[in-house]
Amino acid sequence: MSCARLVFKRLKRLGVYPKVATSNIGFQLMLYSAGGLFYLLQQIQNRNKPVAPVCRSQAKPHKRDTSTVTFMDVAGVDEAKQELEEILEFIRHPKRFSAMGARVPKGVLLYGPPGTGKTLLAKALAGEAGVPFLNMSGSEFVEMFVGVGASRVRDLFKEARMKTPCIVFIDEIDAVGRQRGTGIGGSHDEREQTLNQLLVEMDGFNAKKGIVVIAATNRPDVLDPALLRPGRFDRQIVVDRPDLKGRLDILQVHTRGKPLANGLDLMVIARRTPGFTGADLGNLVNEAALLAIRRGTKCIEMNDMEEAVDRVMAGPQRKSRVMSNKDKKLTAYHEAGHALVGMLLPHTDPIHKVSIISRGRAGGYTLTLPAEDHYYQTRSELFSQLTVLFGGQAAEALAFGEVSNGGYNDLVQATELARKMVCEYGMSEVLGPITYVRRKEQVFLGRDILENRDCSEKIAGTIDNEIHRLIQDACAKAEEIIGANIKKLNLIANSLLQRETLSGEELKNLLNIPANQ
Ligand SMILES: Nc1ncnc2c1ncn2[C@@H]1O[C@H](COP(=O)(O)OP(=O)(O)OP(=O)(O)O)[C@@H](O)[C@H]1O
Ligand SMILES: [Zn+2]
Repeated sequence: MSCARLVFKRLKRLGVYPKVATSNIGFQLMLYSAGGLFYLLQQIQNRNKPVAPVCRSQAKPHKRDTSTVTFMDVAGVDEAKQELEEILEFIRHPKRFSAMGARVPKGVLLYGPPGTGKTLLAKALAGEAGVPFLNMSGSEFVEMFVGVGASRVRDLFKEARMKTPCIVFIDEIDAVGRQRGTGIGGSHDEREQTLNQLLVEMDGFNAKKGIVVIAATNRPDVLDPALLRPGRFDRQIVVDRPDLKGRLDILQVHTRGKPLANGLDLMVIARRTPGFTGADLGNLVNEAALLAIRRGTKCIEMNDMEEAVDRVMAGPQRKSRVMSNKDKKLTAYHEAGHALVGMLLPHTDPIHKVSIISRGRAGGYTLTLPAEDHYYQTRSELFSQLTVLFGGQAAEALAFGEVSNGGYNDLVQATELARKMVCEYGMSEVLGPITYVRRKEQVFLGRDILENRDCSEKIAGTIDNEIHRLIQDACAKAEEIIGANIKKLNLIANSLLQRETLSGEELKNLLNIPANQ
């Protein structure tokens, strides 16, 4: 048997689709990295990529299928499932509803972060009901030429009317459904015409005939209020990141039918993955299966899962990346700085791992993991998080007398966090409990931040001062901790140079901190 076929057979046995996980740093957990230079290079590369010529076809077929997905394939979003079950009931027994004179929603809006299973839920509804699933993305409606989007909407609903009962799914509805009059997302007239056509279609059909329109978005805040009026998308369902039990359920769904080693405890993995979405967890299981294949074993072991968690969080290890001794030393001190500040400061999440092996875009990384899921963070916790972000540069400054550009990513994260604390969470004593949120549509256009707050110039100046002050305080705190603990910093950095990666436990042993602290 050829090598490729052998690998394929193994892939099939482990239920794997060969796809590399992309790193996702949008988790609740923090990833402190020395990856600034890498990041910059990648940005520049992306910018220089040639833009594909725009080609446009008048008639675009709708993607349609009869879904084989069922509610069994969706986990961790129980409330959303319950809400959709009522709609399923309606599709199955419309007469029961009309006998009661009950009005059933024509449109359902699913909203929540990317990858939480919105598309999957819509497909599962169609699968359960055994009705056709007509699927189109809002971005496909938005065209440069006036009238094209509107005619696509017409075609979609025409097809739906011919196929009743059916489910029409419009993904990324914000692409077409942004508030009118903002002139964002495609040409102004075109998008408004498309949106108007959608409103006309929604008003035009009779829900009793059995067309249910489901739309999904990550940005419900930008939608035109007309879309949310009764008789349109009047049922709104949040599809959020799963909690601990939800993550366990999703892991069970994705490991179904895959060979798992005896000692593999999915609960441990669920505990280690707060902030992961369903898509991240699916990715994680797939990565673990790929790692098992690479090791040549017959089943997925705990180690594969553990490594897969790190991969999904921070990208694959790049052991082959050659680092000069100077860079290695710099990375070791930088990461040791994050780790040390994280260990010694109160109100921080426990350090899970610190490493100078580059992963994804990061030169090295320090991972923290909350002991349990938390949804709210206090000012002290956020300030500690800010301080840990400056631990890297503070250590560089102390060890080498100056900082490098390796802390770029930390600074981006820190600036954004400080801005949120001041402008969104009301955590500045000078400004008080008030929000100065940027107007989203202008941020979308990438204009300068200062122009975009709904506030006077004087307040804008105070906002800047407050952000600056927070950052300086956090920076000073990080420097103070590092300065007072030089021996410990050297100890961690040297240990990293020797062993490359240290677990939270090993760090505690190194610093003689009891395990339960
Ligand atoms: N709740 C979940 N249960 C099981 N698998 C999930 C769940 N959420 C996501 N997944 C996995 O992730 C994949 C992608 O999810 P899906 O496309 O439904 O997310 P989405 O919320 O629609 O994201 P986007 O907003 O980016 O379109 C699914 O095909 C599935 O494999
Ligand atoms: Zn860093």
